[in-house]
Amino acid sequence: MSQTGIPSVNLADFLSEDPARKQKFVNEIGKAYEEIGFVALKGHFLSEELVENLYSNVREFYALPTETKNNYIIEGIGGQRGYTAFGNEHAKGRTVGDLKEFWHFGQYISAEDNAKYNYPANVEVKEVEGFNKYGEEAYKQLEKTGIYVLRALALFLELDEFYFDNKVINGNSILRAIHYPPITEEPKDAVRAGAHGDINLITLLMGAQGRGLQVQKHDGTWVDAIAEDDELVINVGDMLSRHTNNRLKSTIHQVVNPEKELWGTSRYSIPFFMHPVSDMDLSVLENCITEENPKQFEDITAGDFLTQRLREIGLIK
Ligand SMILES: O=C(O)CCC(=O)C(=O)O
Ligand SMILES: [Fe+2]
Repeated sequence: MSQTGIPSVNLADFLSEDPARKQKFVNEIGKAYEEIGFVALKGHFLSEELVENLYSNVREFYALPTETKNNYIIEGIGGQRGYTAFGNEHAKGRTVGDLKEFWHFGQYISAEDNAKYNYPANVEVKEVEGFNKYGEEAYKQLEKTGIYVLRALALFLELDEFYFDNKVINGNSILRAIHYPPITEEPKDAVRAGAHGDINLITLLMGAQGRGLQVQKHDGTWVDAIAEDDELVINVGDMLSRHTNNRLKSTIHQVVNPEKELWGTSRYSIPFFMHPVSDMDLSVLENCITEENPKQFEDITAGDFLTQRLREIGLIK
């Protein structure tokens, strides 16, 4: 166990040459995802230095004047790249906007490859020197970490180990740098992030060290998810839950407002939403349908599912 109610696993076990250690990782993460849908993971590919460098650049970006940040709003792409201003996104089923602003880094892909995928270009911040470079590097290291996690899950699901590889390589993943600014007036109904499930296959969160993130258990109670310095918090998103007929659980989570004495402090967090290519078929896997668990979800592609959800959270009008 990590510091909180979230099980801890170590990717070094999966990467080791010892088949028993590898299998131990597969069993541990599989069991955690069948139960709580979250793990804290050590042994990933992000160095402490990279995490610190990205966070300091992200803090510098959010300290820029609002007019400067607003120059990086890209209309017409549902906030998929660049800056999204405070209060624009709300959790599915809510109308009140979350108390956050965020930046999206997207897939880094050659122009040649992109002819096939047609992703919007990444947006370059001019005012903060290391912002683009560290964003790109973190994106790649998180993607690499996620590929191994999905290999372990493929084995757990008794699929080919590399089942997810060609679905997530060149996938539509997003690295989101979030700033929850200081709270200056009574927030009434608004929270930093309303209760939600993530849209994507898996989410890798770097820097969930401070309090704020909470995960809902089956009995409805909330537990704090606080990682140790060298841990990523990794959870199942709705796409993977659908594909596995809810055998792997996309667990509802939220970011609560701090107590009043701490209203003056910001929260920063950087989740990596690992998405497949948009033509991935998310139809329920045959081997996840049983008599006790009949097929629960309609067939849909990842691209159509994403569009539907971006509408529901207010990013596509
Ligand atoms: O700020 C956090 O720690 C988590 C944010 C989150 O859950 C999300 O953006 O989906
Ligand atoms: Fe989330």
